[in-house]
Amino acid sequence: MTDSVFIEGLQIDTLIGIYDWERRIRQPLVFDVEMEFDNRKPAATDAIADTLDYKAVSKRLIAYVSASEFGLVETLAERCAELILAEFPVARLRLKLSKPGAVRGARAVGVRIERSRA
Ligand SMILES: Nc1nc2c(c(=O)[nH]1)N=C([C@H](O)[C@@H](O)CO)CN2
Repeated sequence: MTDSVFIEGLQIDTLIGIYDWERRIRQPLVFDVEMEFDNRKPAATDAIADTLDYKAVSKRLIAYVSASEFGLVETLAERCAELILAEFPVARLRLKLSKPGAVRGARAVGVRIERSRA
């Protein structure tokens, strides 16, 4: 990956988890996303229309994740990666999904994935 646009520490509350008690509550998840994007054009034009708009991507993730009800963080991470690749001009991305407080003694647990358009 060369140039990129990133979103770091995006916290979203949702229904996630495999245990019965987890199906009755909402828990915070934290997303770190790095998306490959050539930033030379927006740098030359200074126009938001030429960027990969990190606010637009964040809003889309918030809408999708808050309405989701998956069991595994793996499933949610995969769906989020698919969504970004399908809806934004991104050919390759890295996504880290953290579930803070899920394991006693650990600050966070979760998954990291790297995906590109087929
Ligand atoms: N690899 C994974 N391991 C576990 C997950 C998961 O989504 N992926 N989920 C759980 C439970 O939901 C846990 O977060 C509750 O504390 C356990 N292991």
